[in-house]
Amino acid sequence: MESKADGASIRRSFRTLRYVPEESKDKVISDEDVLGTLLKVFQALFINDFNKQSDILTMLPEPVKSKYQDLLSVQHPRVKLLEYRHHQQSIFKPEEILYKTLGFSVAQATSSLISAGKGVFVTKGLVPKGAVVSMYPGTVYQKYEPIFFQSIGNPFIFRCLDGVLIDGNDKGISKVVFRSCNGRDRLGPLKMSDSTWLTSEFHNPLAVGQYVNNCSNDRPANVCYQEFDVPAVFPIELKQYLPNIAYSFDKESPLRCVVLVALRDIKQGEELFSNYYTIVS
Ligand SMILES: C[S@@+](CC[C@H](N)C(=O)[O-])C[C@H]1O[C@@H](n2cnc3c(N)ncnc32)[C@H](O)[C@@H]1O
Repeated sequence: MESKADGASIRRSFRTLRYVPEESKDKVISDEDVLGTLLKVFQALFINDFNKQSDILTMLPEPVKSKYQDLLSVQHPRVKLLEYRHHQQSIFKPEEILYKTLGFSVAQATSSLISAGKGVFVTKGLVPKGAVVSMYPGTVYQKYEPIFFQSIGNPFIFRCLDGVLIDGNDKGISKVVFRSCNGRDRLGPLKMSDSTWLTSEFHNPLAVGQYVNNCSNDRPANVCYQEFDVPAVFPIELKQYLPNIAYSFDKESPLRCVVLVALRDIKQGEELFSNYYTIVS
């Protein structure tokens, strides 16, 4: 169950910090549903990228290559993977892939709120209640890791229930730190996360959640945050679309991600609003 924090705490600051009791564990949708959505979108993006770069295939490790060979042979029985690009002429933009897989697309644009800067809108289609509508990108810091300089004047720090922090700022030192961690964690040709949310050429069209504005009395929240730890079974070749990366490399711990889930059906043209101070109990 959710309730809004008192008005005083909302007025205190607009920083993305949620005051929630430590014992709160509620999730609006199951982890399986979050995983299912991410796999569906990322797999579609991956296949679309085949069409853009045929050489990506030759660079992939053998088990990954044969897995997609099988997948594409099922969809296109007479087409071998290396020939797939020539048979499948259509190349889509990431937002079109999102629309084709989930039935909606989202994007940043000037907020409908005066002086609130940018916001996030449903640009096409309908977001059904309970759908994963975007992701909160950024560097993931454990409680004990240094974030002092990155946090100065930074309204994009998201606090998870267990004190883990996600820095979703796409500028300045935050951007440098994310890029540096991204370079560090590459596995040969395979990237372990997506840094394109730091540019205007997004590879993952869901990675705009840090631009969602705070709700108010006349703009009630239509999305909420939900934490998601990426499971060990997550396909290695799809990690390149994850817009989060751990500040310290640790291959034992799961990567923390945060998704935004629709609290009601959201129509085309509507702006997304979350509650920065959600209390889940
Ligand atoms: C996490 S950022 C959201 C993206 C921001 N609108 C931007 O363009 O960078 C949080 C900042 O957005 C602005 N903001 C968010 N919700 C707002 C609201 N309801 N009214 C006015 N400004 C808001 C505040 O400046 C806040 O510090």
